[in-house]
Amino acid sequence: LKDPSENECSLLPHKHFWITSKHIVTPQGVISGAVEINEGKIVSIVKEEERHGKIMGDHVVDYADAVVMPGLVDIHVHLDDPGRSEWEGFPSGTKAAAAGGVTTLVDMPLNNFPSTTSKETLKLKIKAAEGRIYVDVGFWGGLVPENAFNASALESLLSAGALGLKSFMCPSGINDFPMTNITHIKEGLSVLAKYKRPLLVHSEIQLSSPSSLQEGSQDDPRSYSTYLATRPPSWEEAAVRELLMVTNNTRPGGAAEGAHIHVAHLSDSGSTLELIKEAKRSGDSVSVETCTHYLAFSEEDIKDGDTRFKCAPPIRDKANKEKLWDALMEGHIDMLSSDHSPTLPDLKLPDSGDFLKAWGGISSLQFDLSATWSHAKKRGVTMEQLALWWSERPAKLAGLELKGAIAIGKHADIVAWAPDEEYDVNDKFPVYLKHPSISAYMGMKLSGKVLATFVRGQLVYKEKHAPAACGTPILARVTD
Ligand SMILES: NC(=O)NC(NC(N)=O)C(=O)[O-]
Ligand SMILES: [Zn+2]
Ligand SMILES: [Zn+2]
Repeated sequence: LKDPSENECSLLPHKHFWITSKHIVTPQGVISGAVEINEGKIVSIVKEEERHGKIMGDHVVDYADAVVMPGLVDIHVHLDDPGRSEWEGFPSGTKAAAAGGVTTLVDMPLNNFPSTTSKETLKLKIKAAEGRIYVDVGFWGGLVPENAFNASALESLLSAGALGLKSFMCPSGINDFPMTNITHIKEGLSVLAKYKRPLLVHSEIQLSSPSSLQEGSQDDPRSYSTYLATRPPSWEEAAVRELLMVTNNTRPGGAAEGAHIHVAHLSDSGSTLELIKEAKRSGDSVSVETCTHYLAFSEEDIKDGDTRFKCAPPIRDKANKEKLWDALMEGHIDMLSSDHSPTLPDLKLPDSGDFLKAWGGISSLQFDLSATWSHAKKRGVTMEQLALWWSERPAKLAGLELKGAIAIGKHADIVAWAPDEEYDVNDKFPVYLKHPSISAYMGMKLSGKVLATFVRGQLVYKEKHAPAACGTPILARVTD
């Protein structure tokens, strides 16, 4: 299983050390000072004015003007390992994550083979990850028609450590991961309620077969707008409307109290978002994520045949993008994720550039932080907001109590980065993803350079080097 190029993780020479910076992002605000780390955990946080003499003689890593922030927790990543590791794989994907400031990712249950829909297939995942990951990796299990009515199978999957479940309300693009209907979802929720873990839902329902997909259509398949017309916002709206008929059970005293629904990768900032806002107001246990690509790109930017940008739900127009930003800033969208879903470059059909036939999924994992920041900085986004969207809230959704913040007692999962440094993503820039050419950010200039990444106090990335595969599989613990 091992990549010959991989380095074993050996603990840092210093089990006890300090990280200092003028901009340390904590839940109480940005401070100038020092973070004390011992055996992988944060043991104290000291403000500059209080620290004189305190850390003398100890090992200190000083990041001066650079920002020291909690590592990103990317809860929506497809690493396709085992079974389709030629698409991405644990070593390449997690090395790219480390280089991008991501310290924990949660792997989706599909695109790998077999899909992660049982205790046995989760074990295969864990085995494939062990010793080969640069950052910590948790796993979502799959809710599919085959296991939805089998409560004991779902319980085994959750007891074996799946952090929650994921299901699709439309075809997933992968044969062994069929879509669920609302009855399956309801069954899944009743099991999840016992474990107090979330259900993540790809919320699109196929309403009709668009004209461009029909025999004899004259629409140009190389044009992005042809693809966009095949997945209108009404597909997202219909799915969320149906979902919300069962989420009212999650209210206090409801049949599925303790369960939680998370709407994956929202693209429609119109009526779908309004439905989610209304459900939150009425007390449903619902959250929603959007992805960097919906905030970075719009329909108008996508060139004919550039299928790197094909994903589902699709990237919509500029006005939609602006409204997504507003919803994020106003707190209606809870968090961000990459939905990194790469494939073999050939399956993106670079020769024909056919948007209707190419693989749907965007490759972006290494650029979570820089891509977000490149667009966020002109909107006055603060470091605290970035930490909330990319670390604190996703960690909470996944039940990762030791992750998501620079706070005493948490894992020392930390990214040091330079917000003002720009860089070009090109052939000369080290992209660790298995297929750099299909990355959505290839050829672009980004702001915000990652200088170093620590996972549980161990250095997993530093200036063009990914020194060691120090990640561990993270499994949910059964609490009662
Ligand atoms: N099979 C997939 O990876 N699908 C993914 N594809 C996208 N987003 O285009 C997804 O999460 O829906
Ligand atoms: Zn999806
Ligand atoms: Zn996905």
